[in-house]
Order: sequence, then structure tokens, then C-alpha cells
Amino acid sequence: MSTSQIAFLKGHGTENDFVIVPDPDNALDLPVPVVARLCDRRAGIGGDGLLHVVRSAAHPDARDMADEAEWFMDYRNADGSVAEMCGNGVRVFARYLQRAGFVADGDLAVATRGGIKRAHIDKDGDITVSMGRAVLPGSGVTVTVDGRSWDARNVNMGNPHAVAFVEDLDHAGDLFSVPPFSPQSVYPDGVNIEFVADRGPRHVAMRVHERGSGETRSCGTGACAVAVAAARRDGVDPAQTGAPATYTVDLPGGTLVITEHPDGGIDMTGPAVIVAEGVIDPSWVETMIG
Ligand SMILES: N[C@@H](CCC[C@H](N)C(=O)O)C(=O)O
Repeated sequence: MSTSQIAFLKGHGTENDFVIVPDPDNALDLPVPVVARLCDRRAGIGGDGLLHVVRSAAHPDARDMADEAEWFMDYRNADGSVAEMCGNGVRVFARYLQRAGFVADGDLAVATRGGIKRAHIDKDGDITVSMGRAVLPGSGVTVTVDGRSWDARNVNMGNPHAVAFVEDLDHAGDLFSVPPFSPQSVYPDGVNIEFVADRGPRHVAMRVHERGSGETRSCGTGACAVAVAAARRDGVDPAQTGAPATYTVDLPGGTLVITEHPDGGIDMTGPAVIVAEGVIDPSWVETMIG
């Protein structure tokens, strides 16, 4: 990482919070320990993840998307690991670009490791992201927390999820102290785990334990996985009925509205807020990289 002044912002989407590091030319090296320290809530700035904002043409993982999407969301989890996609992250990323004057209100394409995602930005309102289709591999999985196990649905939203329906969200126990377990063979690269309880017709509540971040107050890809799993459990499949299905998903940090369309495409709508901006102390970075 260059040790000249490095700007950052802090933002969140339904309280899934991110350190945002604008770096259009991809000039910064962000090794795992530096990302982990920036996301550290006591020794760093603090966040569930980091959004490295880079022009697609300047990043090897996004160059082939540059014609369609000028900006690449280089997403990292709080432990510094790379993830394919972050739904709340795309909304906050779009809000940053709008606020910085890089894009106007309206429609925007964002390159991610999970492909190009299209966002629609209302000036001061919510942001809708077209998240693509869910893949539901047939295999059932088991989620175990603190000695208790639940059958779960395997759902891939570009990143892996295991969705378990529970009677009471408190049954998930203290996810902070006892990370949920799922079979390694099904998820060799780890998994995000959602616990879901019914709240009403097409209305659910969830808690999530995120790969690379622990329990967070919201997860956009997780909410999409939950909505699709709940729909199939309810016997609802827009591909069969030809009608879109909308589920309201309550999370500890807010509410997301998820619509699955007959072509399988999933839209996620929710807020995105920038709360602060500042400069990272270059001498602090030097102590990390020696
Ligand atoms: N919070 C995100 C998901 C972030 C990535 C995830 N932890 C993973 O490793 O797959 C969201 O809003 O989707």
C-alpha cells in the first residue's frame, strides 16, 4: 500500500457497514492484513467489509467487463478475504459513485467478481440492484450451531448460502461465540448461513452469519437467497406462474424487499447511506506493512 494520504469513507446498507476506499487507478496494494486491520472495530476504522472502488479497466479481475461497466467493486470481507458478491455493498458502492459525482441518478452498471450488476439510483431514496438468478443445487445441507442441527437449503447468489428455517431466531443461539458449521464438502470455500423465521404471508425475518465477517446486521445476497428459499418452500415459483413474487425480509439492521421475476432475475431494494469521510493516517499504515 502506498503510504501517501489515503482517503476513505464509511457507509452502510441496512447496517451492513463498509470501509470505502476510492482508488480509481488501482494504485493501492491492499493485502489481507491491511484490509483486516482497516475493518477492525477497535484497532481500525471498522466494518463488515471493504469496498475498493476501482475503474474496471484498471483491475485485472474486471478488465473484460470494462466496456459495459466503468466501475469495479473489488469486495473484501472483514478478515481480508475476497468474495464474489455483496448485495448491500453494490448499493453503497452506487451511492458513493453518485455522491462523488462519478455517476448521475438513474441506471448504473457495476462490475463485480460475480458478474455485472445493474443498479437503479433514486436521488435520495432507495437503490434497487438486479442481482441475477439464484442457483439452487439439489443437495440439502445441515447447519449446526452449539450442538443443534437444522436442515438447510443450498442457494448460490454468486456467493454461497445455506438457508435454515427455524421457529424462533433466538434458536440460532449466540452466533458470535459459536460460528455455525456446515459440511466442507458442499462448501469448500466456506458459506454464508441464514436463519429464517416467518413473520406473515411473504414476510420473513432472518439472522446471518457471514463467511469472512461473522454475524452481521444485514446481508443483501443472503436476503435474496432467503426470499427464493422461502418462495420454493411456499410452493411459489415465478417461472411456473409467470407472475413476479415479492418477499419482505426483515434483518436486524433494516428491511429489504426482494422480487423474483418469471425469467428468474431477482431485484433487491433497500437504502444506502454514506456516513463519514476522512483520511487514513499514513504512519499507521506503515506500522502494518513494516
Ligand atoms: N454482506 C454481503 C455479502 C458479503 C460477502 C460474503 N460475506 C461472502 O463471503 O460471500 C451482502 O450484502 O451480500
